[in-house]
Amino acid sequence: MSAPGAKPSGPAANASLFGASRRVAVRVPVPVDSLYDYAVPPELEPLAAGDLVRVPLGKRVELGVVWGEGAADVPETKLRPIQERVDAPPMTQPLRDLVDWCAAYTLAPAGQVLRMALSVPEALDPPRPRTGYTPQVADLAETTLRVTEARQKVLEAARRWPPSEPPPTAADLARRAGVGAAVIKGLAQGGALAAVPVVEDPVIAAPDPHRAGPTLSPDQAYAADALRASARAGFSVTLLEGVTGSGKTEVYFEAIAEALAQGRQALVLLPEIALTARWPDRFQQRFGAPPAPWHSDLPRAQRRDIWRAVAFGRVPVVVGARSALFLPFPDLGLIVVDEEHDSAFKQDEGVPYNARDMAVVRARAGDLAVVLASATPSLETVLNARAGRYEHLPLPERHGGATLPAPGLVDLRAHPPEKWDRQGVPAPSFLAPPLLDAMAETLRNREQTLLFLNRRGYAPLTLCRACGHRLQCPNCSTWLVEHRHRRVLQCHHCDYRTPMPERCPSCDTPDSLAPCGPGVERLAEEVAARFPQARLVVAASDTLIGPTAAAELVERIEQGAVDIIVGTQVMAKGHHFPLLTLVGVVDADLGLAGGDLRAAERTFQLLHQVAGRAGRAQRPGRVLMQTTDPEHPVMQALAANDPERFLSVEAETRRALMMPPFGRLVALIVSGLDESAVSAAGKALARCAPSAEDMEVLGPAPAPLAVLRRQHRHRLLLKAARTVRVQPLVRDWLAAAVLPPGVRVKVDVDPYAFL
Ligand SMILES: Nc1ncnc2c1ncn2[C@@H]1O[C@H](COP(=O)(O)OP(=O)(O)OP(=O)(O)O)[C@@H](O)[C@H]1O
Ligand SMILES: [Zn+2]
Repeated sequence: MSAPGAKPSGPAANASLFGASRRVAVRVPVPVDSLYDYAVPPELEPLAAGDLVRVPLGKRVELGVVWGEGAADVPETKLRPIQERVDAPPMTQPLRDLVDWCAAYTLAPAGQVLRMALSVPEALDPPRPRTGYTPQVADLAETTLRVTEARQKVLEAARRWPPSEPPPTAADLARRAGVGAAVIKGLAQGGALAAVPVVEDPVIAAPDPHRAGPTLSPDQAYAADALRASARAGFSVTLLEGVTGSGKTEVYFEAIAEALAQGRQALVLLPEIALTARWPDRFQQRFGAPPAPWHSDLPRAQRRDIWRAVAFGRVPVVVGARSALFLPFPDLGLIVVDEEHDSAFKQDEGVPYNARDMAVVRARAGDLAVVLASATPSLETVLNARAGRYEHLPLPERHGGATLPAPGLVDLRAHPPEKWDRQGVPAPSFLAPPLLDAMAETLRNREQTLLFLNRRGYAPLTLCRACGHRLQCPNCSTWLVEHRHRRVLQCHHCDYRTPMPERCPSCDTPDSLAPCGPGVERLAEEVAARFPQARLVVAASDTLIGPTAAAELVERIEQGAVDIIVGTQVMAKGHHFPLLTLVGVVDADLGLAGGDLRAAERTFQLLHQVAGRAGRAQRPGRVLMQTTDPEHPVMQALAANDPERFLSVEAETRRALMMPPFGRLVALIVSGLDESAVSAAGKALARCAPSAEDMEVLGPAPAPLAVLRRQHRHRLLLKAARTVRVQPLVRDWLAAAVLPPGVRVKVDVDPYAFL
């Protein structure tokens, strides 16, 4: 692969300075694996590895990163020159190592991974100057301007502006003087103020690592000391395993304080939805300043400011979603991955990487400590801890003597829900009598109930009572989900939306369409009918819109302004509501259906987390889980409150099947608009599949989600022993296959999604 005028080069040398060399290898953020050689013009010498440069690539100019010395196999005269060196701190060696490592592991082109590390290229441009105003006269009488009170106030404000601060903007002055912005313009035109360009980066408040934290319990103090020691010591991975409410956050805050005290930066990765919770507030309470946030919903301008501030070393602590791992910290000293088991750390689009695993890679490259925190750690992490590869710090008790409730199972076969009356029309119910009784009691005690149902919308399926027709997405092989409060049917995969039809689209019968099964909206309807006096809220990702909606709701719940919360997984994690004493899981079996590799593990983790929201303060909590299969090992482990037992059973099952973490999986997803081409491509891949004793290839078969956004999809799965290095095998496999045009193959190493 060769860009016009640039030559792919061999592996980069380790030398960090190559003043003597007139050529360097540059990585560019485009989806190729190769490095390209460029000539270094004399005025740019010497360049060092990590330097950010602009280079010609085809007809464009691209940002690039000097990766090493060039390969000496092209005459210097044929190389195109580097255009410019960008005036910004170089990309550090650990981040460059992460890019290479991530690309090699996921089989994504290294340039595509680099793009994640240069995600806001405009952040490298100097900040746009804004206009500030400085006073030119001591008194308005020195000008020809008419003297008004507003003008005098503004001039006064400008004269009193502290010289240590950058000159005020028109908005600053207007605010200070309590006048409209037009007054400032007038003063500038009349010569009383001078407009000056101000180039200045936004100021970021620094957290104070020396503020006192809470008094820790002996268990917490022991774990905190151990983490402080790790934060001083170089590469290590520690599993901080504490029951829900044990104070994991307070404990790892101590490790952050240690990293900050050493003048280094700290990064905390949270699953995206947990960012909406109170984490930043708690951090601010502990350290006196907020952390810098990083996630995909931030406005572009804020991302630009934060990226730039991180690169220039002005941000001590970032709390972010998985992509924060690729931020350009100059001297990262600690990474915390909170809720490390969460599958939100696995990215499925673009580069399919797992941020939890790549955090360990980043830490090794930078010789720093990683803390993996969870109440329900993943099987992978637990086995690493048991094998001694990771340190293990347990926190076995809830803080402040709060007890961990043991969930009760409500057998739906023995206690079927009774129909409720919807204005004279009997409607199906989703709440069994034992749960309803518990809710009534909780309400009488003026305590709160969380009803957990991990399904957005009103009903997951709509069907015609006359002909049985089911309303399906035109682009995907999925049912449309009714969202009654927005009056639409929606596809949760491609976001297709259509109004609810009045007649069945198939048989044209009017008023024949009926909802099937509950979503949170339908459940809330039943709750409102049964407990009309209760203050009820529905909390799902699509009912909490906007950056402050979730925080506002959390505050209302904390203040006791809500009695019953009907929520999806946005309510499952991280929250601490003192009055919440009852958690009802409406359909505990939901996540087990479909049964992929991690269905049992995910269900256990999620329901254990949800259960952990109950009884976190003085008042004891109660958890009821409705199930049709109380004997299921997951239900039994939940009822026994015994993650260890669950993981042991789960580990044995996986070991017997040679499934991860005892074996390796690589998924190949073949997709395209033409079904026969996709099917042919799947077969072509199967024909040249690698074969050996310690591996097998399953498929091709149509994917469970056989059509997604009009693309037909077939899947193959390579399953290999742990000892097999799968990446070179897959690379050769793909190179050998001849595929019809219009078909795409996506490689997913260590897949989490099997749809
Ligand atoms: N030593 C302490 N002193 C005072 N308050 C504490 C202490 N430890 C924990 N807490 C409080 O107890 C509550 C639970 O702690 P925290 O949220 O850190 O637990 P967690 O283990 O992270 O919980 P989860 O896994 O359920 O999210 C919080 O309100 C926290 O401020
Ligand atoms: Zn769709």
